[in-house]
Amino acid sequence: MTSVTLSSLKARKRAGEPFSCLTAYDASFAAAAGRAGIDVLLVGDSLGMVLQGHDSTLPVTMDDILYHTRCVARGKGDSLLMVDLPFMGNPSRERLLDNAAALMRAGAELVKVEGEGWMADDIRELTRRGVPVCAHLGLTPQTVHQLGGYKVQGREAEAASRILEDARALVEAGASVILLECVPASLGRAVSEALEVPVIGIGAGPDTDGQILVMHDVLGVTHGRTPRFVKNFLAEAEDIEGAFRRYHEAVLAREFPAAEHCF
Ligand SMILES: Nc1nc(=O)c2c([nH]1)NC[C@@H]1CN(c3ccc(C(=O)N[C@@H](CCC(=O)O)C(=O)O)cc3)CN21
Ligand SMILES: CC(C)C(=O)C(=O)O
Ligand SMILES: [Mg+2]
Repeated sequence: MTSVTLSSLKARKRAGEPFSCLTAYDASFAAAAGRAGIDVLLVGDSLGMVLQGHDSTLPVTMDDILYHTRCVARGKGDSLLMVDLPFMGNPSRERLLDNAAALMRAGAELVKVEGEGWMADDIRELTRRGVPVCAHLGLTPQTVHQLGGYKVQGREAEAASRILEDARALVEAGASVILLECVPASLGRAVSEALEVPVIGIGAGPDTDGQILVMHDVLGVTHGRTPRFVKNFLAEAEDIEGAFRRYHEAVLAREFPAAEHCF
């Protein structure tokens, strides 16, 4: 396998071939995911929940994310490395640029930011300075208290067209990738069809260009409530690397997500 890049993901989209993404937080799991063929690794701020035991991603700091990014960067093979900007990582333009620079120096190849259309200027500035950006729309866990829980977004026609318009505007501003979390499958499809850049989905239906899951969910070690969109792939594999491979193959074959994982 050769290195996964933004251009290879874009080519996969044009060819109609889906790609797989998985979170990783350390070198050994990142290496196993790479051997299993996973295309994109995310150092997610979900680490605040699955590693640290918080009930949201808000307590996660830049130092936490940088530590895990360095760990993953040392172990990863050919996968593309995406990293979350943590909650309030962009309180001003200057601090956003400093934080993005720190993530890139730690090994990030793509920085993911949560928000809505208002992020356009930030994304334009990051892109201009050589930081590729993934814009995370739909259910944005960093705003869970505003949203009133981890709920499906974009169910009403108006909310759905707002998400589609935000995605268009952020791509116009320079976003290289869009990630949609917890939206109806019809919206996942509409956004993917409307954009030339790759769209990654989690709980966004079967028609996004890529799929992502939290590693712990793929291995069936989620604590607390299990979201509808997750599947335990270890249950049908012999070992952890095998579970990652099953997940990767199910995404490429468009067998995952099935109807029961979608909204
Ligand atoms: N282990 C884990 N997996 C994740 O996917 C994940 C995290 N942690 N932490 C950060 C966020 C939080 N996420 C979540 C958590 C819960 C739901 C959830 O329970 N959603 C309901 C939607 C109900 C509705 O509005 O209809 C569901 O039934 O899936 C969704 C996303 C996704 N992310
Ligand atoms: C669930 C994914 C998309 C994420 O942002 C994370 O793991 O933090
Ligand atoms: Mg996240």
